[in-house]
Amino acid sequence: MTSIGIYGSLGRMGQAIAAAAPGMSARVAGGADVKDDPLAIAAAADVLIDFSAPQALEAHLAAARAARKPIVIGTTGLLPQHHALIDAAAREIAVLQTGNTSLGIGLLQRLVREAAARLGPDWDIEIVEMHHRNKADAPSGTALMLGNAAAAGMGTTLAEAEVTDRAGTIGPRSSGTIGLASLRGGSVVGDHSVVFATNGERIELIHRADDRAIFARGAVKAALWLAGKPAGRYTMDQVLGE
Ligand SMILES: NC(=O)c1ccc[n+]([C@@H]2O[C@H](COP(=O)([O-])OP(=O)(O)OC[C@H]3O[C@@H](n4cnc5c(N)ncnc54)[C@H](O)[C@@H]3O)[C@@H](O)[C@H]2O)c1
Ligand SMILES: O=C(O)C1=N[C@H](C(=O)O)CCC1
Repeated sequence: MTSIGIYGSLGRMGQAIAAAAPGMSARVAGGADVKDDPLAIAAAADVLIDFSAPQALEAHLAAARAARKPIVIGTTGLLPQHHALIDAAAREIAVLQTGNTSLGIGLLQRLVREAAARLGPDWDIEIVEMHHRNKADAPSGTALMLGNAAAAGMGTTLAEAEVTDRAGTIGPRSSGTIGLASLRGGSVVGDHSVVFATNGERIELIHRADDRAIFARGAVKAALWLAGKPAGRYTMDQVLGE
């Protein structure tokens, strides 16, 4: 049975992963949180799952590399320097990084890309996300993934599509941009809406997460899939495609 080591083990997602693993034929070897040595669990587990904080990523990747263990990264709020660290690690070990491990968001990404490609430039694209009051980062990792999917459908990249943070925005909208708006409140597990609007009509594609178990099961599925894979950077789409 594959054994899993959890970084961020005391957090909401760390606990959800520990609860989900036994039902998926995975054994939890243990976890590490902010006060623990990341190397100990890296040595003990077959595969690692990180749902902690961006500032912890460097140490967790270093431990995974030192122990030569694959790692699934679900932590969001990552900056370009974090992606550079992931790319460097992926030359030595298998790494899968994603802002959302749920099945539903995997499908929504495909639908958004297809809609953006078919609808064309007369349709404005706005992405709205809402999460619980304790979420540290904005926009959510998922909103950025959905923005990337829309931009890919438009034949461009998210950076080139000129992302506009709608918070506090007033005045007319520029065409060709993708708007991102973030709401925070209560215990909302994770809602994402992608709105395609043109003159006289609009389409809304919506995903609502009611339970962190959906992310936890996806993370364990990704970890089981990644265990034994050669060095490289893998995607959730590859996991869900099989
Ligand atoms: N990819 C997904 O599907 C998905 C789903 C939910 C949450 N997330 C992301 O996962 C992360 C964790 O979310 P959460 O709701 O569990 O947050 P949380 O705050 O409940 O848990 C984070 C845990 O990480 C620990 N931590 C912080 N710094 C650390 C360090 N240096 N070393 C080890 N542990 C450290 C904290 O002490 C805490 O226990 C966030 O970035 C969140 O956005 C991703
Ligand atoms: O609770 C969180 O934090 C979540 N983070 C991910 C994101 O940033 O998209 C996924 C949804 C829940």
